[in-house]
Amino acid sequence: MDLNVQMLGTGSAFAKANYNNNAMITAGGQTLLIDCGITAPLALHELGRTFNEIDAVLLTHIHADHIGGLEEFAFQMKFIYGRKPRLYIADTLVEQLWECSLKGGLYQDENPTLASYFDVYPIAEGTSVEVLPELRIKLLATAHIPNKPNYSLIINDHFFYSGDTVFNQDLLHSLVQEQQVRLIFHDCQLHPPGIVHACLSQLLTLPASIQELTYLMHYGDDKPEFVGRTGLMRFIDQHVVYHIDPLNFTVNPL
Ligand SMILES: O=c1ccn([C@@H]2O[C@@H]3COP(=O)(O)O[C@H]3[C@H]2O)c(=O)[nH]1
Ligand SMILES: [Zn+2]
Ligand SMILES: [Zn+2]
Repeated sequence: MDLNVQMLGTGSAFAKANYNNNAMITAGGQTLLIDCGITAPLALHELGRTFNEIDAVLLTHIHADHIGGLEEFAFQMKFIYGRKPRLYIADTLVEQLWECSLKGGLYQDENPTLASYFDVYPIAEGTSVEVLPELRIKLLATAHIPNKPNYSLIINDHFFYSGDTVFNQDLLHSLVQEQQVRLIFHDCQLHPPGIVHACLSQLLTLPASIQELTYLMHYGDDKPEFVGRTGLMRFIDQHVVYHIDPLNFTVNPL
């Protein structure tokens, strides 16, 4: 099974050198966006792609760098392309996404709801859902901001993709040692303290056996100064297409 990952952006929420940390995954001939932040429409455009090529979007949590591009996505799909993409979202986030974020822009005549723009698939935490052919994703609740639901992802059983999350050493150990995770994409704040994100100094305390599986994303603009200072962990670069080997989950630029 071919699984390719191309980050639309790898920047932190306020980064200006890189776009918002959103991923585009292709598998089984279809394309999924993981999160669709403010900069997603421009990033897609710069890659020569359109929203019409996106079959589905999955959200980790409600912050603008992860959902701020959804209004344009919804409007383009309805009024330009005339079809509904699939929206995979934790059941705990459905109402909040519509009532607190999207309704202001998307509400108009005919009393639209979230389902007027997307085929909505609410997901319960811990349930594995086939979001694309040959691509299963399980949501894992992870801590980001107190009282704010937030989810990290386990993709095809072996690939952990963090939603924004604080450092959780026990979780990372358990994923690798007990749950067969072989690849980790983790958000990384370059400077301490890591109050709502994992910061680099915390991630550097991980043993070599976990660091070598770990790629860093959601980083600040001074990332170039940190190249070579991340132990065995490597940075993921935006816009590069990475092929994920289906057997050993190694990552290679195409
Ligand atoms: O309690 C809070 C809430 C928010 N923030 C900042 O706002 C940003 C929102 O997007 P993000 O989750 O990628 O990163 C967050 C932080 O940079 C914070 O530092 N502390
Ligand atoms: Zn973020
Ligand atoms: Zn966030």
